[in-house]
Amino acid sequence: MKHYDLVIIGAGPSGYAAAMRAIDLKKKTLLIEKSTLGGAGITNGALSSKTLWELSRDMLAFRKNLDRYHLEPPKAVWKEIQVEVQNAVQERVHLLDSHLQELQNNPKYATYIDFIEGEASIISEHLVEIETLDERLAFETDYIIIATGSRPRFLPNIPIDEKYILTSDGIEQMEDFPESMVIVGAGVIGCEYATIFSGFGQTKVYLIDKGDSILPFEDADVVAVIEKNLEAQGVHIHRNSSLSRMERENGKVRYTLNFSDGHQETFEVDKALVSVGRVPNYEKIWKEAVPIKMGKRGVEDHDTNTSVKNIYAVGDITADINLVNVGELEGRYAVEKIYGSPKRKLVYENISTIMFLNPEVAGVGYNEKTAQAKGLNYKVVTTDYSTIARAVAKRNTQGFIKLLVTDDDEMQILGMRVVGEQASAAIQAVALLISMEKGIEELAECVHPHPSITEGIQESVRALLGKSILKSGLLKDKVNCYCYDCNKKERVMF
Ligand SMILES: Cc1cc2nc3c(=O)[nH]c(=O)nc-3n(C[C@H](O)[C@H](O)[C@H](O)COP(=O)(O)OP(=O)(O)OC[C@H]3O[C@@H](n4cnc5c(N)ncnc54)[C@H](O)[C@@H]3O)c2cc1C
Ligand SMILES: NC(=O)c1ccc[n+]([C@@H]2O[C@H](COP(=O)([O-])OP(=O)(O)OC[C@H]3O[C@@H](n4cnc5c(N)ncnc54)[C@H](O)[C@@H]3O)[C@@H](O)[C@H]2O)c1
Repeated sequence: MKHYDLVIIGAGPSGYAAAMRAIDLKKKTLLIEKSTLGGAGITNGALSSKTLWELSRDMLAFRKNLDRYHLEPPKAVWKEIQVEVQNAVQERVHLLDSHLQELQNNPKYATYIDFIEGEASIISEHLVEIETLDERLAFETDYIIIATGSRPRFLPNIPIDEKYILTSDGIEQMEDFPESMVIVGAGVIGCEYATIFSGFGQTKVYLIDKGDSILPFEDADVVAVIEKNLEAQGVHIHRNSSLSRMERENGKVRYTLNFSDGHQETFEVDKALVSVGRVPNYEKIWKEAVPIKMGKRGVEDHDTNTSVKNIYAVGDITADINLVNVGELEGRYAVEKIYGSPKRKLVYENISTIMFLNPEVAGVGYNEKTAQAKGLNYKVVTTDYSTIARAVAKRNTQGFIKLLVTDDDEMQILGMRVVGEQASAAIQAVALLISMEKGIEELAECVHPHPSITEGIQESVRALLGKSILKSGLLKDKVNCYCYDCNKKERVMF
């Protein structure tokens, strides 16, 4: 029986990254994928939804520009949008596919990588079986990395058929823009699709929110901007509502909501999207004899180690953050851990994220909610986009920068949120400083290009240090600094 150093199950972002790191270390590696290379990082996930978001954003901007010149906007055609999304997906899958083939044909790498299309399962600690289209294969291995990802969570009694009642796995296969759509779950996926469909301007979107605000993990000031824009685009948010029934009836979707004030109402729409979180793909991956422990939200791992010594788990299958960059980080880390000791610890504090909303929201580290939950005292500066020359030039000053630092002389950076145009471009310098456990002096003194959004970050830092150009608290809601005392639960402006 053929023997490998390492078998990796799943070629999404985490599995693929792990395989590439194993090649660097000259380990004989087998990568197995049962469906499409790139997993949810490409198909029905990150890349496809971001392509939709970009197209929707272009359409929104186009409509606004035409409006400026009193011209009638054209209608977006779903089939054309769909083709563009498929092109993006195929380009990316093709890139990975060609890359794998090149590796397998190149004498420098060929010894170290094999790729098999098929469904893998772990029979015992050192034995993996694969069912391909026409045969069943078995391989021995020293180590295994499970990178089988996640899938949409279903709700009991909601009959998802991926035609009328959809998840993110079915939404891109729709035949046309629906005239109306309800989205169940106002988290990241729900809010991104609400932004996308309201941006195209052909779908009346309803968003079901269990609580009194969407994106329940974000600070209220961030949420306020996003909610305002969604509503301005015609999105109706059903606040404090719980879904009691949803069913398909005469080609429509009928749903009934119970509101927290006691009343109940029934609505009818063309389509529904259920986006209430994801569940790990763990069923059938290992046999009962393999004692891998599962937690409520995924494989219980300790820095990528599972409860079985030679088996590791990375990416969405584990119970932490579900993101492409986190999956890749864990995949690479697991390989380095198996074959030595990684140079850096696996830390999640400096993970940067972007939520593709209107406007985009970039984040890294703590926000006020998470800092308060941790019992931290902190200082905050908020700087409005209207103080940033680049935003003024763009004629879009909606948004702000919010930076949190420790409430001591060092002012170590705890986290940042940027809501507004080019937010994503502004976040990385701060992510680096967090990972280096640095204070804010470095940012204050580094010269930023002009006009740029990052100048706003520099001014924010300078405000905390008491040396900004626009002084804190003088212009209402422009630049404000405050301390938060977790014991007293109070803010003090400075
Ligand atoms: C709509 C949507 C939008 C998203 N947007 C973003 C975003 O903007 N930014 C971001 O960072 N993240 C985003 N994410 C999250 C991101 O896609 C995931 O966190 C990431 O893809 C997880 O990578 P993974 O490799 O762990 O799992 P996956 O990408 O799920 O890949 C797992 C792979 O394993 C394969 N597999 C499963 N079982 C087996 C088996 N038995 N044998 C062989 N192969 C198997 C699957 O076919 C799949 O290809 C988004 C997700 C969704 C659904
Ligand atoms: N831009 C990005 O980085 C990006 C984009 C999309 C997805 N993702 C990843 O994918 C993951 C999954 O996204 P998601 O939006 O499905 O999950 P989520 O955890 O972000 O949001 C789920 C939402 O559904 C709500 N909910 C749960 N049960 C409900 C019910 N019965 N009725 C109504 N609402 C209910 C929750 O309160 C929550 O707001 C995210 O955690 C994220 O890591 C990231």
